[in-house]
Amino acid sequence: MPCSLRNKHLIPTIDDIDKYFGIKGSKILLRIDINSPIDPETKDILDDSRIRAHAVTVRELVERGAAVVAMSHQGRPGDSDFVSLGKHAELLEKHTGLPVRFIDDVIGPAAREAIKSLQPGEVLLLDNTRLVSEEIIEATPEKHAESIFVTRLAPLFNYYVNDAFATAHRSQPSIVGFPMRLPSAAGRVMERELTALSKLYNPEERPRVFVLGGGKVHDTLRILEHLHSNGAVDRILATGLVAELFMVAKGINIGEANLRVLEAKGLLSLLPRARRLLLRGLPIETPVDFRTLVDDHIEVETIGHIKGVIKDIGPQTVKMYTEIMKEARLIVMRGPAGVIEDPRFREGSRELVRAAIESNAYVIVGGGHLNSIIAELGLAGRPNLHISTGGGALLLFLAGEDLPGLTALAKSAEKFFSQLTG
Ligand SMILES: Nc1ncnc2c1ncn2[C@@H]1O[C@H](COP(=O)(O)OP(=O)(O)O)[C@@H](O)[C@H]1O
Ligand SMILES: O=C(OP(=O)(O)O)[C@H](O)COP(=O)(O)O
Repeated sequence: MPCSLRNKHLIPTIDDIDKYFGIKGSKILLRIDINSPIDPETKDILDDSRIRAHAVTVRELVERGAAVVAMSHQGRPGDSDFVSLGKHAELLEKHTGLPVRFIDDVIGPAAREAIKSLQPGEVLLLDNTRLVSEEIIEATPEKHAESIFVTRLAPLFNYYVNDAFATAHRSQPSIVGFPMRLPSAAGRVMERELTALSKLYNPEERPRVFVLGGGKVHDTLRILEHLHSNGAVDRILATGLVAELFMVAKGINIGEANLRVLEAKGLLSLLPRARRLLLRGLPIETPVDFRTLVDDHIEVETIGHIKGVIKDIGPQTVKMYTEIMKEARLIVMRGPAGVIEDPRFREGSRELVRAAIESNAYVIVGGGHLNSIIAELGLAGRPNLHISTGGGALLLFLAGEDLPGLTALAKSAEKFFSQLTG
């Protein structure tokens, strides 16, 4: 069954490729997103959850008789996490239980020879796609279909499968170029994401409550602008640094120490945008109390009396947010409520995650930090919970934005899957 993209476009799945063209004996180019946190000193992979997730798709394609060539980016050129994928290959081998050959090349003669000689049942991982300079350029699918990256590799394959939901918001050759040249489909991780997220477009799934915290305040503000102007959210429960910014924008005194934190992070310049959103009626709740650090002592301080440095939300806020979540049909969470790297400040995030999962709502959680809380609480298998591999892509999708990677798959379907699209 193809997955439906906002009831408008159909995106073929692996089953469709198998049914209409046949996978056995084919060669498949598989775009995954195994971009992982990397230790800046040792260059070790700190979290392999994305590798584990994509291993399922790799194994299934191999079991269906394909030769699988996987590719992914890792970091951005110039950053400390921009590394080669040798260690990723070892982990992919561990999680698939299959031998995975790695080649430190992407589109050169060595990579092309390795691809040509790959046999059905075998797996090859190419090196970091962002070693190819074209891969950091944002352009249309038609333009990227003419890139050297795509024109060199596409003729070596029968199909392209995109499993990289977490990169679907980038219009780069490895995401949007190949679908213009090859019959293409969504992989299992992508399919799972789209199926879960399509629930959001069910008009009955309201009220929708977004619990947004963490430290990526620039990103979150942009997402809030989309969410609000598209009418995609009924209530926002702010935590983390996002909450602190909106409290200042509302004129609430958060104390000198916390203003300094916002200033040091360059967040005070976002105040006019936050105020504009408030003026336009953004339905956002902010905390009423916090766990703070005052001279190395943990205190619970209520607003109007904050002297310490804010580290987590307080118990009254947890209570208030829990009551609101009880009314929700859909809850989306991203970013922790506090500085959860310190175990003394995990309580707020733990309580909110627990309350969301125990509510009557369907819960979608994105971003690494809250996922670590879910793992710690042993809640990962709950039937009303979807743990997304995406961060920015997830929130932009939920904000109603078209993601280039998905649009390219839908366009490809029109070109190559007339059986599905009519
Ligand atoms: N009140 C706060 N003050 C400072 N940092 C905070 C606060 N609340 C959360 N954070 C920080 O936010 C970071 C995680 O945010 P983010 O990267 O946006 O989440 P995710 O990785 O889940 O997408 C953590 O490092 C955490 O310490
Ligand atoms: O980790 C990713 O994004 P995320 O941090 O928003 O989840 C994706 O791999 C995209 O990476 P990019 O933001 O360098 O294009």
